[in-house]
Amino acid sequence: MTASFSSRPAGLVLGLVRPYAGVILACAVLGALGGLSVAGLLALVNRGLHGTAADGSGLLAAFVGLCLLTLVGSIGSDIGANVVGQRVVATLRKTLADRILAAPIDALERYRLHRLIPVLTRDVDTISDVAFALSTLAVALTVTAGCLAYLAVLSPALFGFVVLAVTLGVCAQTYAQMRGVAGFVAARAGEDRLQAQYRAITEGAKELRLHRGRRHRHAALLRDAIDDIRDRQIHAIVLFVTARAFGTVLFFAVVGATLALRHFVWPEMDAATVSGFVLVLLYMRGPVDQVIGTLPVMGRALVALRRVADLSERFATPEPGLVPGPAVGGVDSGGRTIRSIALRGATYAFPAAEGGKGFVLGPVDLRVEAGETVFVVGENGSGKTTLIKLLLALYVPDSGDLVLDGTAVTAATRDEYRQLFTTIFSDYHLFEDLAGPGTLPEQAARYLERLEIAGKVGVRDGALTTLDLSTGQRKRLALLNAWLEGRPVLVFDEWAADQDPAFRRIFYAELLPDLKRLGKTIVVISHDDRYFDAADRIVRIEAGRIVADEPPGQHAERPGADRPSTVPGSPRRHGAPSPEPTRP
Ligand SMILES: Nc1ncnc2c1ncn2[C@@H]1O[C@H](COP(=O)(O)OP(=O)(O)OP(=O)(O)O)[C@@H](O)[C@H]1O
Repeated sequence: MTASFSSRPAGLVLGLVRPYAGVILACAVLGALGGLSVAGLLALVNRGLHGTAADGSGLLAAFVGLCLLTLVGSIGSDIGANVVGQRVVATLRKTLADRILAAPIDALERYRLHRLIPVLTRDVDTISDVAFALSTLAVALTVTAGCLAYLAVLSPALFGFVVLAVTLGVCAQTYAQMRGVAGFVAARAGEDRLQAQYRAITEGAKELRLHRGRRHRHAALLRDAIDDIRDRQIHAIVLFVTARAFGTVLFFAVVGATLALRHFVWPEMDAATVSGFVLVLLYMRGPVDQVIGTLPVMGRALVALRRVADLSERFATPEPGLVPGPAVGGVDSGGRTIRSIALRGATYAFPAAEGGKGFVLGPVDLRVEAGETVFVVGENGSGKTTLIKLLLALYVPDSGDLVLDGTAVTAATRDEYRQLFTTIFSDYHLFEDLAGPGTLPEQAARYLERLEIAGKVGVRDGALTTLDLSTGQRKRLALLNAWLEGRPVLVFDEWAADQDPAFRRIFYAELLPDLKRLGKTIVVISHDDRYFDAADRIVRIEAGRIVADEPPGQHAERPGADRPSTVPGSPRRHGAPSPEPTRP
């Protein structure tokens, strides 16, 4: 079950617990029952201490009855609160996952992975900790309330005195809570910095080995982040611990003051009232201590809730038209045919980074006919991938249209349109599970052999047997999807960049023509000018604009266009490889 909830922390909590209002009410009633039963037990103990033997059997029956009620009340409210807590956390996890799955790609790209993962793991776990603490808190609160009620019945005068002390304690706790939470907020911001540094030292491990200066700088940044978190956490905990100790001392101060008042102010007060008062006060210390003990957990949870609320707000607007839930029949577009896809006057702008200039693609007009092989070429950062993302409907044009078979792709048809493509991005994620039927068609098996990975990986139960392959081998494996998915349009973003010269040749000179013969429409981002003649058309992009769209022969004649170099080691515009060997 997923929920729609408000993005503010209070609204978030309310939205999450609303479906469980009935259970929560039942927990509260059971908790109150348990609390009052404990207060009743304490009263009985006090009566037993001061009563006569004649009270014996009645007292025993009441004692057993109250023990049973305490048991039922505590267990019931405890289990109920835990169940609600765990369900709420599960709902939160599912809702966040759904929002991420439905978020526009550019919104996800902007949020950044090093910020996203800690929210999904750490912050949600922190909230989950509260789910466990919540039941303890609920029982402790109700027992405290029951004890206070008994104190009020026992002696209104002394109860007034206790209320004064409780008010003082609550003020101290509130102050600690406010300052402590501020410390937790700062510590949590430090954790984002720490996460970024962890990514730097793991993903950049090789580079850091090779650059001592940078390694030392990152080690220092990492230590600074760790020390900062440590100091802020310690500062916050010192506040909480001090407030907690203050609360404990306050109890004994109230007990001492009660005894003094009885001695000097109310000498007529009977011994049973005073001993009952002291007994309950001393008993109350346990549950009150539990309540105070959960405050730091609550403080951390509040900070985590703000983060989760922020994440949920950023991804609150799902992409319209995404088919929700598990796959339904008819969405996959294997076997479908197209006539053409086109961008008409399309533009897309990235917002400018701090202190930098934004990038604008377009307006671009590009039409790809069914069965064509189109190469998109251009210098680094010229906008090739952005153009492809527009063509794949991953980015929505700020202006202009994406058109399939003469009809504009709209929000309602976008998800379906995307199912026409099999794409291998330069930062391709290889999923272990296979798309399609889960068995390799004969032709794909032949290419596994041809690409020399047949002996390294197999397919079992619809999944690849291993992903422990080199970068180039993983990319080759990704090619399998071209056959398995059977979709009409294939897009390769610098697929061949990780391949050795022989496989590059296989890709351009054998694979692409084979796929073309199968009727596939193919778009390839490429810097391999040696193989430009494998294309029907070369589209050149410069600074976000299409500056040429022509057959490879004409392209080679253009001044400034990439031309195959025949001299090994001679300067080439895109660092294309030296002449390549062919494999038998
Ligand atoms: N997520 C982003 N946020 C902001 N700007 C971006 C983002 N992604 C790309 N850009 C900018 O858009 C421009 C085009 O990027 P794009 O990835 O399309 O280039 P490219 O031609 O594919 O480059 P390369 O050959 O290096 O892969 C770049 O100059 C980059 O600064």
